[in-house]
Amino acid sequence: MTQESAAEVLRQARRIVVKVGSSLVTNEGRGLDAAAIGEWCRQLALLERGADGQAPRELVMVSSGAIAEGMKRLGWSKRPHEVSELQAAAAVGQMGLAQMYETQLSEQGLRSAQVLLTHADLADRERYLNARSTLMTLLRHQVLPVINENDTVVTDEIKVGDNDTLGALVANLIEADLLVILTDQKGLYTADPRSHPEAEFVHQARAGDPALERMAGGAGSSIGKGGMLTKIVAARRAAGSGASTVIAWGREPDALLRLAAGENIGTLLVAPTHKTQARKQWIADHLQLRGSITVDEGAAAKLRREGKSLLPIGMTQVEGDFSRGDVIAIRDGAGRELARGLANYASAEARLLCRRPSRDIAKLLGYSGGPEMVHRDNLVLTQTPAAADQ
Ligand SMILES: Nc1ncnc2c1ncn2[C@@H]1O[C@H](COP(=O)(O)OP(=O)(O)O)[C@@H](O)[C@H]1O
Ligand SMILES: N[C@@H](CCC(=O)OP(=O)(O)O)C(=O)O
Repeated sequence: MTQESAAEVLRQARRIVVKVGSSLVTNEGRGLDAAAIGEWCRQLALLERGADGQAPRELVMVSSGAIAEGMKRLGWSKRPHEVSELQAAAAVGQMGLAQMYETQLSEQGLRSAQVLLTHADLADRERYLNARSTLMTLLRHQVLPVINENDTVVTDEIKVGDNDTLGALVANLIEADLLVILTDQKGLYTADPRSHPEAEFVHQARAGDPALERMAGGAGSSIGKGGMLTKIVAARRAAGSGASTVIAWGREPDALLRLAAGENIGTLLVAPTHKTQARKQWIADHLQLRGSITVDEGAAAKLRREGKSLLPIGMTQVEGDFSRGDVIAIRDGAGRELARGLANYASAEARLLCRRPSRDIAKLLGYSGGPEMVHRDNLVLTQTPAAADQ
């Protein structure tokens, strides 16, 4: 990829997840770094308003530091091994973390919200959709979510474990364009620069390239959790939903503003597939379909030939039991699958909507989740043109 298109990846990112590590947030464990956090918040506010001369961005912060800050507040100099002690430290530190972000963001005129997630929230389909809709709603109301793992209620077996991974899962959840991982190094080197001063800097690579994992080592300090490896794996995971990742030094002046302006100040790991393409691939590969919708000839032709959304007016029958957000099949009158897509309405609602114009949706259901049963961005044709002509 050329320098120019790298700049495009950064500049065109509209929805951005910014992850900051414990060592940065807590000044290597010395306590919450108000100046550093204030600096990121100032930049986030400019980006959120589009005050940098570009379109406004939607921003989500994933911040580590609860355990490190809790330890500091409790006067513990050594990280405990006992899970309950770690959980207690996280509970103490999270108070300080939330308070700090709330203060700093409101000073910049930004509203913020604390969101604590667990692995189960992201693994269970229903909770996943709930978390997604909460975050999307916060973004719609221009509230900046500040996310951490809910360390006080999770044990090792059911943990996401590190916030690089959590950042990637959040990027997947909200279909972000870019994951920015701010850390205590300029980015990825060919080996850990703490032990290999001769290591060379990697400016850019393809997210998911296995060679990167061989370069990355564990955490360089006792404060950080994952080290570089979890960041590289996180970039691969984020690329699954089409998000590119950039790893950069959190104390670089104007780091977020410069990145958003297209300046690659760190290591850019570019997602090989675009996010719409990634979502369509995921839909096409889905093994478990919860139900299907049969459509009339007119709707089938619109989907097949014009790439349009499926509207309720063209639906003749609804089979199965599905929820909003499930992958369903779309069939023609002969029962042949012609497409797959994400249902915008649950099966019971879809039955009420069959053959009705979209303007009646609010009247029929008491609310409207949009005029389409399946939006074209969430729809992928699975029937070959030859099969369609048979
Ligand atoms: N190839 C590498 N390039 C850069 N840093 C590396 C590499 N391998 C290991 N590291 C280490 O990873 C550390 C960053 O990870 P970590 O301490 O977990 O930070 P954070 O708290 O920001 O997540 C660096 O300080 C560095 O010592
Ligand atoms: N949830 C933990 C963060 C764990 C973690 O991944 O830390 P880091 O490697 O510094 O991003 C906390 O707030 O202490």
